[in-house]
Amino acid sequence: YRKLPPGPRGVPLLGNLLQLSMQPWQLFTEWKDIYGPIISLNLVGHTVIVLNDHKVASDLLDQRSAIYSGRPRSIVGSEFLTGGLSLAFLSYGETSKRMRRSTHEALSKSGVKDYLRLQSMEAAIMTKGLLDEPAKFDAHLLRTTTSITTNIIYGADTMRRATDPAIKQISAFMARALRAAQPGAYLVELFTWMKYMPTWLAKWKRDALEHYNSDSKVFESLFDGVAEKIAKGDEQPSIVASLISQQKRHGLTKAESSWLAATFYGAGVETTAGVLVFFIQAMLHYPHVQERAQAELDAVVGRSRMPTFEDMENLPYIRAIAREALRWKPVGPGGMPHMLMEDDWYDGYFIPKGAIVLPNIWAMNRNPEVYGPDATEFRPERFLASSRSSSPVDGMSSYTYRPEDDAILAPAPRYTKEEGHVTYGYGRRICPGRFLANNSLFIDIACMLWGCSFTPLVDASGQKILPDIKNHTSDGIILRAMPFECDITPRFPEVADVIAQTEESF
Ligand code: HEM
Repeated sequence: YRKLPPGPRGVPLLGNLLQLSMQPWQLFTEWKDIYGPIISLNLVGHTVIVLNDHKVASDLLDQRSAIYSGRPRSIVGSEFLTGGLSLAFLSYGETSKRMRRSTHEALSKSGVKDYLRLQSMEAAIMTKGLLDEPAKFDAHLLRTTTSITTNIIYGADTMRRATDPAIKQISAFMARALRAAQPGAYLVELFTWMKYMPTWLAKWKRDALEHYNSDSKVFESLFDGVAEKIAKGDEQPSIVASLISQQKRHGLTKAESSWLAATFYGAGVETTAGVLVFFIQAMLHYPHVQERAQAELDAVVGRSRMPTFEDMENLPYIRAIAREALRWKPVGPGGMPHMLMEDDWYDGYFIPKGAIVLPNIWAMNRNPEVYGPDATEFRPERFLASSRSSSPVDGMSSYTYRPEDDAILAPAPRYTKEEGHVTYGYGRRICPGRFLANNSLFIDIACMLWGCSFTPLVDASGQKILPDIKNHTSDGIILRAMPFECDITPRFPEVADVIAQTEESF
């Protein structure tokens, strides 16, 4: 008897489709209390399995990764818009394997060391930008992650300005692809015969194919730019340079390599910037965290220079803040969908081949059984091995840095790999950019806290105006903070001079 995991009743034909909202992970988290750690849904005849628990998600998506690493078919997103060339949307197979192999080399833990200097430089420029134009902090965060990602992918100087038309093109590509990835965005995903409609009748198909052609041109010309530099012998370290040097070994075609590079860009920019926005929200709501971090920075780095990657080992609290920001507000709370490639059984339940499997990152990252009763609070101390489990209370200025307390990070909770959260996903589809992202988050957070005080604005009656951290916006995949304002001021008088010296040293 093939018993599917439990789940809510749906209606005939559409199943549970009408119950889903733009932020389905909230609903899935409520359903966890009713139906348990593994839930099945029916979306117009397709089985969707939601994993609400660390152990179940790890048992299936990590341990049985060989069969759980497909991606659901996405006709518009994968087949038309990206011509079957975007790794993030490709199902598990020969092309995705070749792409992952070269990705792994270009973005490995040791490979990303090539980019530390660039990341430090961008962090200094960003800190200056925040202090110069605090009202536009979100634009500065996005400019920084855009600039760093393009420079790392295509080599420094490729795109100097965030207004470069190629950047707009890649961002628009990613927005379209994300929109297309939302369940229900296009009818053709449910009624697949529509794929064969002639283009004169199906505007969606005509548009998607046109976008694919014009995007391909841009991505290939960026790629050619790097190839030309290599031919002239004046290339800088970049991911594309590394893809080109491995091209023969990995057997990627030019079209595949250039789309892979553009996918890195699309996957890396808004995610990293989004985490930094949530980090600033946390600093406004949890001023004692800011205070403790700044005490650590003063003790380890001092005020006469900016933090560097060499300080990383001695700044465990900063590293804990980066982890906590990723855990607290996972930018992809509903997880990227995996697809099961063979029939499977788990815990007495049957999971059919072709099922879409969604890890509910939101529920897992906030599970009180794993993170304690304060799982919804921003508390970086949860990642420290120190005996002092909490920072001074809001408003107290009595925190004194004690290196012996702050020395090391605690081992990550079980089933969270080495990260301490599951925000980077699972198994053979785990985010290959996580080492690069972790480095960016570390140096950006360290430099921001070193140079800036983040404080809430106050209203006419002297009340703090705190950002809304209960609600979010989302396009169905990426979680975004509600817009908010804040004050960003230099933490001490020498900040501007030290930043200027740092910039000069690059
Ligand atoms: C804080 C920043 C980031 C977060 C939270 C994040 C998160 C994720 C997640 C959840 C996935 C899907 C994993 C799964 O299917 O289980 C993913 C995939 C991916 N990420 Fe990231 N990512 C970040 C930054 C980056 C960066 C900087 C890059 C590249 C430079 C990158 C490149 C990719 C690629 C290429 C994929 C697709 C992998 C595949 O489908 O096999 N990401 N990311």
